[in-house]
Amino acid sequence: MIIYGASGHGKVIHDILKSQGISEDILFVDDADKGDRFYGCKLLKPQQVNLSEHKIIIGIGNNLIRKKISYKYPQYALAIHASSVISPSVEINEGSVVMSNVSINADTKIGKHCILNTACSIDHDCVLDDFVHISPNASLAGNVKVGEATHIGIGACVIQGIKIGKFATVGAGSVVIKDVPDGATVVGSPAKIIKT
Ligand SMILES: CC(=O)SCCNC(=O)CCNC(=O)[C@H](O)C(C)(C)COP(=O)(O)OP(=O)(O)OC[C@H]1O[C@@H](n2cnc3c(N)ncnc32)[C@H](O)[C@@H]1OP(=O)(O)O
Repeated sequence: MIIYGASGHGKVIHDILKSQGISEDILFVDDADKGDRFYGCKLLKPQQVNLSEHKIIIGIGNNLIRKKISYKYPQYALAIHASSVISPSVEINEGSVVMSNVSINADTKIGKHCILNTACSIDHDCVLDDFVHISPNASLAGNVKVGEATHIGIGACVIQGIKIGKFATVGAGSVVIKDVPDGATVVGSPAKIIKT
């Protein structure tokens, strides 16, 4: 198993994989020169290992960089912390990471390479497109749609039925009560657009 990205996020993914009880060795890969060990594991450059032969999780928090790397390799694993509570009707696609104490309720769909960070709550019938990041303690009520590579900030709340576009950002602690257009940054309570 390979974690692509010798980063803080990569360390958390390492711990999640261990919580799943995986016995195989975990190897870190990073493009930057960061030595040959990371978080107690071997650290290599991408060209030093045949990445096509391994299952990978991309340990990079930036949604656009994660997207760019995801097209390079054929197979990705899932990392789902043992403490998360996930309805059996939930769909989670390859490369996604579900951290500790996350709840995901009925009929929600999670795209590829999403990050559901520590203790976030995703309620019923939500749809998260690929490369979305829901930060720690953020909450989505029922029937919320989140577009590709959007970032929901730490502790933000989104009320039921809201549509958030792609490549958007919801600021930390914001309360979203209206739809958010593609590419917009919204902050505050109620959340208002500060950038498009
Ligand atoms: C495990 C992990 O670490 S996961 C990572 C979790 N991290 C996050 O959730 C970070 C989320 N990021 C934010 O909230 C950021 O503040 C952003 C992306 C919304 C805005 O960042 P920037 O584009 O750099 O905006 P900037 O800091 O210049 O602020 C612009 C204005 O918005 C205000 N603002 C920024 N963020 C917020 C916020 N969350 N709530 C309310 N107001 C805010 C600023 O005070 C500023 O107001 P002013 O013009 O009146 O002074």
